[in-house]
Amino acid sequence: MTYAIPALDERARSEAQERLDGLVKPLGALGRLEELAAWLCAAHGTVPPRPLDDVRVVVFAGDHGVSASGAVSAYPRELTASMVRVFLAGTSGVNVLARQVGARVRVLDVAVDADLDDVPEEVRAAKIRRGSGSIDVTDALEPGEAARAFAAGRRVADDEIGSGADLLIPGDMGIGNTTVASALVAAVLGLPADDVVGTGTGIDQAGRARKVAVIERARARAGERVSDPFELVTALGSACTAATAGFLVQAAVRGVPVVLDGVFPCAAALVAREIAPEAARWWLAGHRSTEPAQAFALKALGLDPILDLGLRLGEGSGAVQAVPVLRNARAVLTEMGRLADLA
Ligand SMILES: Cc1cc2ncn([C@H]3O[C@H](COP(=O)(O)O)[C@@H](O)[C@H]3O)c2cc1C
Ligand SMILES: O=C(O)c1cccnc1
Repeated sequence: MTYAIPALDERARSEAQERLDGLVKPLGALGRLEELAAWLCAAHGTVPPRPLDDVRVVVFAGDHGVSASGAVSAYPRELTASMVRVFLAGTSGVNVLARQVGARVRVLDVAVDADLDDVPEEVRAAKIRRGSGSIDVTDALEPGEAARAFAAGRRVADDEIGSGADLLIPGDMGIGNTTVASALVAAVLGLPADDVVGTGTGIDQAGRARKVAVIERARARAGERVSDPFELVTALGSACTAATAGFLVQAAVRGVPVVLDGVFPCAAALVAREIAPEAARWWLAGHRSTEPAQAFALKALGLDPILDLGLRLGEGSGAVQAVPVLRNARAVLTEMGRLADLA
């Protein structure tokens, strides 16, 4: 399957750069804001770019088999299901931060290991399964599930864009998911597990060593299958990985910018790029997380994070905080005066 991904408009990018060069400031003095303003023009194909009024965060929630032992996370597996209710109540970290920038948050139960009968049907509509297999001992997914989850993620992007979203942010919720994200980054980039693994929710050094061992066993088990992205997700990923990757690819197909968040969406982005290499042109990096795997993923994607706040939460919490910076980039390009007009 190939995906028709629009190119960015390089003429709009250079027109934007010319305009930036003529604003009432020393050449290049707005640094990264200038690059972001020109990027937005290239993405929108117009100078100035359109406002970013309708920003949507979609939190993909699911459990990962590796968390069942309680050995790879500082927190219990049951928190994934509890957090779905917190997102719905509007009191999670990302809910609070999203409100600050007027972004909406939608949570989806893709693979939570519970029957969330009390939550609205639309939250469960994309459910693939309860939990994913523990990658050190078995495949994460059954055959066909990665493709189904990927298609579900694409539909979610279509829904959001169809109802007016002009910027998308993938969020994640799943105890144990930093182990899975690290496994994917290590496999795609051919790096030793010990280089990419971090401390996630705050696990100690013995816990970190267990994460490394889980990933080494998982990779030995998966062998050469990792060279095919759907096989990779089936063996080492999860339903949330596939759904997030589908969401990222479809945003690109529709020509809608995405701001990536922490380690899990960045690992999914690496997988998505294996599926649709041109999709990456539609993605920006919102922030640098403390997880080494995220830094490796961003480097491989050629992305420089907008913010570096030492965050290690996930949920989309770093990416939403980059939204005001993007709006500022647009504002200076749109509203500043021109040197040529000085009296
Ligand atoms: C209350 C709570 C809220 C969260 N929100 C995001 N995460 C983040 O932490 C988890 C990944 O870290 P690890 O691999 O160490 O389990 C994911 O759920 C991620 O979304 C949370 C974790 C907790 C405990
Ligand atoms: O950087 C992240 O995205 C992250 C780090 C720790 C736990 N959850 C997410």
